[in-house]
Amino acid sequence: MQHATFKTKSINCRNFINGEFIDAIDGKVFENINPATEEVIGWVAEATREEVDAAVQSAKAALKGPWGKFTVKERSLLLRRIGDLILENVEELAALETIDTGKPYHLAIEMDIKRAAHNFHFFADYVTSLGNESYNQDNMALHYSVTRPVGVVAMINPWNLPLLLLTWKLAPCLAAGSTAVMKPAELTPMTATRLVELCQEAGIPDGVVNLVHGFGGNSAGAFLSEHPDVDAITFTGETKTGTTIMKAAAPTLKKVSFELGGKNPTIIFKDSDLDEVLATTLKSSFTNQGQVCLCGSRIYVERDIYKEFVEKFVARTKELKIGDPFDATTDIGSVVGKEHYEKVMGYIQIAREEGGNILTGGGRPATIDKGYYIEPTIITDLTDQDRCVREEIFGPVVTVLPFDTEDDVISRANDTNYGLGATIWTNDLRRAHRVAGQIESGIVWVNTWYLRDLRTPFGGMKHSGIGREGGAHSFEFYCEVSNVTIKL
Ligand SMILES: NC(=O)c1ccc[n+]([C@@H]2O[C@H](COP(=O)([O-])OP(=O)(O)OC[C@H]3O[C@@H](n4cnc5c(N)ncnc54)[C@H](O)[C@@H]3O)[C@@H](O)[C@H]2O)c1
Ligand SMILES: O=C/C=C/C=C(\O)C(=O)O
Repeated sequence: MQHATFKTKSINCRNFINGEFIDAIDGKVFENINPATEEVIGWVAEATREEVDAAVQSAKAALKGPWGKFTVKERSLLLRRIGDLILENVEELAALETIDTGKPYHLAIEMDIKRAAHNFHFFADYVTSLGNESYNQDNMALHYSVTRPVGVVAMINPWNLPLLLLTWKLAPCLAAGSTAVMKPAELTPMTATRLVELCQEAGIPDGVVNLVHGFGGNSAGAFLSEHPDVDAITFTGETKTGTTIMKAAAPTLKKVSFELGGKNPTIIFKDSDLDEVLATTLKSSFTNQGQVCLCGSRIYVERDIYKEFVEKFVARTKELKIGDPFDATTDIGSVVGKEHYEKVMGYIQIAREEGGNILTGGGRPATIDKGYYIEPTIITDLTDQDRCVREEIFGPVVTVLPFDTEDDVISRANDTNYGLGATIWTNDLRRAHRVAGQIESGIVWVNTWYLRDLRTPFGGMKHSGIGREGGAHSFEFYCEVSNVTIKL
């Protein structure tokens, strides 16, 4: 596999402002670490407040430059080219993503990088299909809508699906004619850095896409959130971070799009196909080491099949291979870093203290002494009030609980401040529709998991988010709409 040439590749990450990479001011850099080996792989320039301001001013100026005169067709062609360039560099980008995150390389290829290209290709097509509303009011007046770019968009991104989620924001932003200042998570700077090079190669005008590295509070994240010339903020990350960003953005009344945390229920009725359930539930529990906001970490199983499910689920989980992310047979890589490793291990200890029964996993693999690896862990015998059933752990840790009735499980599934995703397993068509309509989540899958159509509304309710991404929903955020009325 090509990745052998990229396996040891790493890139020092600089800020990209107004079409050029700039060196760190006063040598203000921080280390980038490979979580699977604990090795320092390079440095990252931390943007100063002045550099964040320069990036925002560049993005603002670009709106009035050549970019502001691009037609929809020209923007569409540019997006398609960027998507093509991502595919042409898929192995290098996947290697960088693997080195930054510890996820298996084959997962980075299929889940992260190919999807990043699809994000650009999808919006390259979708933007050309957009029309405008118009109404003839009793032959007295003609109304029609006019859209314009929302302006300068700050993109503050998480570390779990770095390029997937960054391009999920950047592609529609550019399709809409807006401009961007991107801030990747401090733990995963490399693919964002490589992306701006590809944008340059595709011919994007200077200032349209800018990149500032750094942290949250008192760093690039906060500087962007409070900047008066940022018109909109799209943020994906923890719920508590979302509230901080919202407070910072409030004084200048910025438009916000938030994709936040989740504690997603997987509900398994006894009439479901158990083999199909097990195959998919392994994925919805442990994909990307459980570091996917949509992972179903609360598994409710109808009591009649609870024992059989648990036995088979544990057996299959024990077969998952933990190890070198670049090994093609690896199922579970390392989690993203030391701090997150300690957070997840802390929750496993809490589960023990809450009286949980750890049926498999529960620690680091005995055979691996380097890297932030955690065994896929299944916990039973907890109650709905226990912290490991209520709080987002965001690691390879799931709790399994029995339920007796449909009303009981719906009530328990909804008993949370989160409302992001849910998966329901049943072959009863009426029950599938009935239960799906009562689950308080923005995304409900029936007999599947993480099956995505980018035209659909994507996002969470309650403390899992504000707004939706996908298809026309993305343009509602990255555009402003005016209604023009002509008296006839
Ligand atoms: N709903 C979704 O679609 C979705 C997708 C992926 C991840 N997530 C959530 O993200 C979390 C994991 O990602 P994470 O640990 O990177 O989240 P995080 O909130 O710690 O950080 C996300 C980003 O916010 C920045 N940030 C942190 N504090 C900030 C502040 N005060 N002001 C401005 N920016 C700040 C960080 O530097 C990073 O770039 C989990 O809760 C997961 O559920 C949600
Ligand atoms: O970790 C969260 C995953 C988010 C996925 C998407 O936003 C998507 O598939 O569009």
